[in-house]
Amino acid sequence: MNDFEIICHGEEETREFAVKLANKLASGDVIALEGDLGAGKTTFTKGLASGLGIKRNVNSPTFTIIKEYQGRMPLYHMDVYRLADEEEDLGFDEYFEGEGVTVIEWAHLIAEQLPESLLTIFIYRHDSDSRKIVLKPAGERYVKLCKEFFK
Ligand SMILES: Nc1ncnc2c1ncn2[C@@H]1O[C@H](COP(=O)(O)OP(=O)(O)OP(=O)(O)O)[C@@H](O)[C@H]1O
Repeated sequence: MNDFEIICHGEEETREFAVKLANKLASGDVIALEGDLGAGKTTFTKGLASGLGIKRNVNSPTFTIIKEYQGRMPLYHMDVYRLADEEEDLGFDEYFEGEGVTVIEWAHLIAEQLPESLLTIFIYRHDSDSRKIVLKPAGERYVKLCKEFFK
């Protein structure tokens, strides 16, 4: 009931949707990004980065775990898919509580380290060129953001 969804036809629509969402984001926002391999998580993050005024090319941080970009505010792009057990505490709190927007791909893998209030975005393959994007807000800030964004 609290979910919001949209179908994006083609990579460009997904990017444009993310650009528009980025315009609503504020420093301190945390986005958990979920979806299978090739669903479009990186594509979506590229759109967010562009909407945050980041000019650099954004690639998947699979091997580095965290990449930082500077736009109208910092973007911390994390991919925790390959996070080894012994590396599990990388001090994520500092990112979640600091300035900038944090996007975490495969966020459920560090579920116990995530803040209570965050926006989870699921990307599902609808068919070869379209994706269903489901936004699941947790906390007042994100419920309000989604309601305003989808009205
Ligand atoms: N509507 C769409 N939205 C996003 N990507 C799409 C769409 N239609 C087709 N695609 C294609 O799906 C692929 C998505 O790849 P992307 O690297 O963004 O996925 P990912 O979820 O980050 O994968 P991985 O977990 O392997 O890094 C791209 O090749 C893109 O062109």
